[in-house]
Amino acid sequence: MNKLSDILYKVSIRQVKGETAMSVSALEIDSRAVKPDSCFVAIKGTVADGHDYIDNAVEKGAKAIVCETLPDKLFDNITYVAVENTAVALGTMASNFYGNPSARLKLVGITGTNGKTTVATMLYRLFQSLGHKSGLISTVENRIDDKIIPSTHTTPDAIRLNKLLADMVANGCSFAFMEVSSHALVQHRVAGVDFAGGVFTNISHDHLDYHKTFDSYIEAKKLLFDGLKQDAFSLVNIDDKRGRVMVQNTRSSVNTYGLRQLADFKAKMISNTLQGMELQMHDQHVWFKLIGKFNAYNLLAVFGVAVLLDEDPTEVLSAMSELNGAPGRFELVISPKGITGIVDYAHTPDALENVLETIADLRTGNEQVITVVGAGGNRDTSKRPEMASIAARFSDRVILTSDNPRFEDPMEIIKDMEKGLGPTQVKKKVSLPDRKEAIRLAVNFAEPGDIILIAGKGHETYQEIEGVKHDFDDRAVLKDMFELMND
Ligand SMILES: CC(=O)N[C@H]1[C@@H](OP(=O)(O)OP(=O)(O)OC[C@H]2O[C@@H](n3ccc(=O)[nH]c3=O)[C@H](O)[C@@H]2O)O[C@H](CO)[C@@H](O)[C@@H]1O[C@H](C)C(=O)N[C@@H](C)C(=O)N[C@H](CCC(=O)O)C(=O)O
Ligand SMILES: Nc1ncnc2c1ncn2[C@@H]1O[C@H](COP(=O)(O)OP(=O)(O)OP(=O)(O)O)[C@@H](O)[C@H]1O
Ligand SMILES: N[C@H](CCC[C@H](N)C(=O)O)C(=O)O
Ligand SMILES: [Mg+2]
Repeated sequence: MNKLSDILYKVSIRQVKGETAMSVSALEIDSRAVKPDSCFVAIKGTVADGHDYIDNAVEKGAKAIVCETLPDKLFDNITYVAVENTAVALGTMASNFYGNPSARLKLVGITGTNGKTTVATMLYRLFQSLGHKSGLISTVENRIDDKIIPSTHTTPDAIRLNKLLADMVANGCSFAFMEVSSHALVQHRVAGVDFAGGVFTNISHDHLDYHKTFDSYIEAKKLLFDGLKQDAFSLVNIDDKRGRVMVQNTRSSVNTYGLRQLADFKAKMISNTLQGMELQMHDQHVWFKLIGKFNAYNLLAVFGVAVLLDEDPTEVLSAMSELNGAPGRFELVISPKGITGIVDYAHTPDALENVLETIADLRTGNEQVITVVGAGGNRDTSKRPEMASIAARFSDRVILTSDNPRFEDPMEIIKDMEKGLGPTQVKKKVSLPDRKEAIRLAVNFAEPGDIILIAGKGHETYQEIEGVKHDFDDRAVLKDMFELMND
């Protein structure tokens, strides 16, 4: 139980009706999940308005309501608190409710279109390996020390976020690394969070269905840096055109990283192969297990953060050379016969092009590149022909298949993809909606030395068809097919 007046500490309040000295059992933003004696915070969302559910929350036992406008009908035994912006207030309230956990460990937030999961995951693993108990909040999974907590969002809402951080503190974590999505920034999911540092990886066109314009997407990412305190650090990729913009209005101490421009943390690519890469970093030559130039940026970001958190640079580099990338991001599955399988989460045209360009850089030219790719159902349809066209441009053979069809007909999605193929490209394409069969076919096509890219689902361990999530893991299926082929 927590006293409502304590939870409201530092919240700018416009009006109160009722008693704030009472205790509440929990905070909740979804009326359907309200438990007796809790405090319901009404949030204006993208689909619904929480204010329409205040009475439902009261019926389910809420004792306190935080809202932007008081309802017409007020119940006597309920406390109503009006604030300017409930989403912002929720951040402060959740932080108070859980004992300001973000201030009790060193929390680093990572934003950017690509690389958030990779950088956050590597930082978590690095700090664990350096002997610091750490936490992770990411698209793939959340972690409290070694314990895995399934993730539903890249960045959870303020209540779930502060609860996770509080559990980290309770378990003795002194560091935490989290992805901060642009959705989360706009929706104030990280309002009131005390970051020790913020990282900007890069920005490219994505999520415009939500942010509408590229400028407002940039503004969303910038919010992370605008909100940093004076004693925090920011670390931005200076090779990205928007790197400087991100830190234009920040009070934090600004640091940069890059391969091309003059930067505080810089690296030089010595060799770049399908087995890993060698970089010159901090005047040392270091071998890393990660693949692709974009990962040189991710590695630099990880190194920069560790140094800014006062770790010893040489010790950091030695630990980093042992690290693998994040699950399902350019994850290799090598067949006994020497076929290279790559499973990657690329599910946008941009990401797919990125991954295929990386493969094109690393291949010798004598092998075939076979790409298996689909597009998610009930999502942006304009990416479908583009993804097929990119796959065909960079591959010798393309197998169009299903991703998560959700509530759409898989064959219709594939037909949308096929529209992106020119007459010569069509010749290297096979359409096969059953993803398992598509992977089997790719393996049958492949000769030793060839490269198979399975794109779109990365770390996902399910395939969602008509609302049902069936077990499915690209990495496991590929391994099985490789083994079958070896018999
Ligand atoms: C578009 C979007 O971001 N939606 C998020 C948003 O929901 P919303 O604004 O649509 O909520 P709403 O349905 O309009 O409802 C408004 C309020 O009324 C409440 N309500 C609603 C109905 C009811 O009966 N009772 C009730 O109290 C809701 O609980 C909510 O508080 O706020 C919710 C609570 O924080 C999120 O769970 C939800 O994420 C949805 C599920 C989602 O799919 N989000 C994705 C797009 C997302 O957030 N992605 C990013 C980035 C991913 C990436 O980088 O690829 C992420 O951080 O995961
Ligand atoms: N620094 C980078 N620059 C460009 N592409 C990258 C970078 N890091 C990873 N990628 C590629 O982009 C995709 C997404 O990588 P990752 O999951 O690390 O990013 P993310 O920002 O967490 O993405 P999401 O918003 O989908 O969770 C992967 O397919 C990976 O191959
Ligand atoms: N955050 C993204 C992930 C897409 C992953 C892809 N496998 C798909 O299902 O489309 C979304 O939900 O749109
Ligand atoms: Mg992510």
